[in-house]
Amino acid sequence: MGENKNLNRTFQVDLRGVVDLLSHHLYSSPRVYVRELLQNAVDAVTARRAQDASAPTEIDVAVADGTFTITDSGIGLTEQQVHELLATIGRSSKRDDLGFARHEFLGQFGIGLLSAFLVADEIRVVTRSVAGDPAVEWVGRGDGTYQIGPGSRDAPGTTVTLKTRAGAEQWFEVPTVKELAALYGSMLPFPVTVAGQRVSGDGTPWRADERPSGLRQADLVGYAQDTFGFTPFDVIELDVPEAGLSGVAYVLPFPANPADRGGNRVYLKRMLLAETAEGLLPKWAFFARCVVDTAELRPTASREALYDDSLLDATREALGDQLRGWLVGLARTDSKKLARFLGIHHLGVKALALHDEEMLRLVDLWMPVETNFGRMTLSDFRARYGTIRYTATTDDFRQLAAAAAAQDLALVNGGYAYDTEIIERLPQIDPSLVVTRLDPTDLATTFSALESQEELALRPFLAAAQRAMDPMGCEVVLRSYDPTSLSVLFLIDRAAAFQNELRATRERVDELWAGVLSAFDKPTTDRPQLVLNHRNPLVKRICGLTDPELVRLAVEALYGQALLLGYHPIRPADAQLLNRSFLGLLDQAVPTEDHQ
Ligand SMILES: Nc1ncnc2c1ncn2[C@@H]1O[C@H](COP(=O)(O)OP(=O)(O)OP(=O)(O)O)[C@@H](O)[C@H]1O
Repeated sequence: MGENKNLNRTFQVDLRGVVDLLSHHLYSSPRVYVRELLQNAVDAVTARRAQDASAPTEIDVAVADGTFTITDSGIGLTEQQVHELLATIGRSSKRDDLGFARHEFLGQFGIGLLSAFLVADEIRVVTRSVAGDPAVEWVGRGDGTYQIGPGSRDAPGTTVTLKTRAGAEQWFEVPTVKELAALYGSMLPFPVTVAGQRVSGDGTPWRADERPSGLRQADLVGYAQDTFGFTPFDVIELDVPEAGLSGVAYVLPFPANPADRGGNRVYLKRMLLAETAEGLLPKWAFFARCVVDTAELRPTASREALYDDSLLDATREALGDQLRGWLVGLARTDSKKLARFLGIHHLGVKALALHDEEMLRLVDLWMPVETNFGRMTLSDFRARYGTIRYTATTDDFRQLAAAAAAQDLALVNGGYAYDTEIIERLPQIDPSLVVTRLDPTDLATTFSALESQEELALRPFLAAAQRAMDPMGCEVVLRSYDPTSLSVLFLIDRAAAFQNELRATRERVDELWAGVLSAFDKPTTDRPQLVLNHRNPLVKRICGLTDPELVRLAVEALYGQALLLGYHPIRPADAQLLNRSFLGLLDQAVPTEDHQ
């Protein structure tokens, strides 16, 4: 009895539980049964061809009346192998003595056949080994039992037959099976037929052959049109020998959303792994969609994604280099095409330039930016004006462009996506380069003050104007600057802008929040400035006003105009003030009845 206690026992496997696990947690759809059976047939043919290079390579699929049959002229199995391989879950003939997947085969895990139970209750296999043993028939059932007996078959090879389970009929329709076999197997090296129609055997569309290169290129474009539904902007051939990878990257002819990971079409040893596999290209390469075949990258157990390992990392890097090489080559040889590419994919390229010096150079040389002297590339800009002066927002740019131009100050609008970051990175490629951010208040320091005599004379006006603006929390300044057509500027630096917004919010929220917000309210010396241009004829006339009420109305109107010109937010208090000043000025302008 004591001996019995230590007896080695064998695990019992509840097949129904395993099938349930596969169907609900491993495979995304029952359709994978076509792939798994096709894959077994291909592996069997491959194994036979390894022994006899002249062996037939037929793989035929037939579907009729709810029955699916796949026949191969492969290596077949002896009775002993049937027990060992078909009836033992997790056992595979496709691993070497150390348990590693063998290079020439698609399968490796020893579970693929079970996927047939996703659509059928019974798997019938008739097989005859090339070893010459008699044919065997094996019937495996979803409840975990199987039967084995003599089979009838003359030539070596295997036939697997499935009868549809109630509810799975859709997976046994001829068009569906044909579509699935073509989807997974179109690039297989052997001819596969479904209902007598060939769905594979032509290899990869990018294989090197004797055809003239133009024809090959046209075929590759045709493949993109058929498979992805677009005519590519360009076609880049890919080759990563370490991963046994070859293929093509299609440059999208339309802008792609950087956040949208379209995924790439990946074949593993010529069998489709996924139409939208992730992780193959670097994140920045969203302007390209690839189709590749790889012999070395590994699948996850579901065979629906790439296994994330160091080889995948290295492959991603190598593919990134090849895409980058294409871009840099374009810059050297075809600047018009590059300009068109940048027109479509500027966002992607700019995102790339933040991490990659070569891309940064490309952006510097080729990407036009908005400046107050017209559109030009950053490299042209610095060749002409030296220092790169830029605004961080488009609003700042709009506010300052004209005034800066009038003072010969060249200014780049850094407000578009990534532009500010790119400009700030430029010294990395040219250490002598100076980049400075222009804040609106910096501009005021370049304006000339009035002559002291004149200033003295205008003090009463300035004091009245300041009183009018005190409730708005802004400081009135009188300067002379160009262009003379510009009457007024509202200048606000970043700290003051924040404080202003804080105050505006506090006016709108309830007491509790107002208390919380006031904790952030630091007294700031940098009040926004309302800078009147004394060179402007209208402002000059306003400076001559003596009636304090009229001064107030005019200054309020200038303040409102400055806010609108500079795209500043209009707070409720501003709107009220604008209204009051407009009506006040109207009242002054329209004669009253008494005077008529
Ligand atoms: N058509 C076939 N001809 C010859 N042998 C086959 C055939 N189908 C299956 N086998 C044998 O049965 C074994 C188990 O097949 P199964 O599909 O479960 O796993 P696998 O192909 O080895 O690996 P994977 O789970 O990765 O597909 C195979 O390793 C192979 O030896």
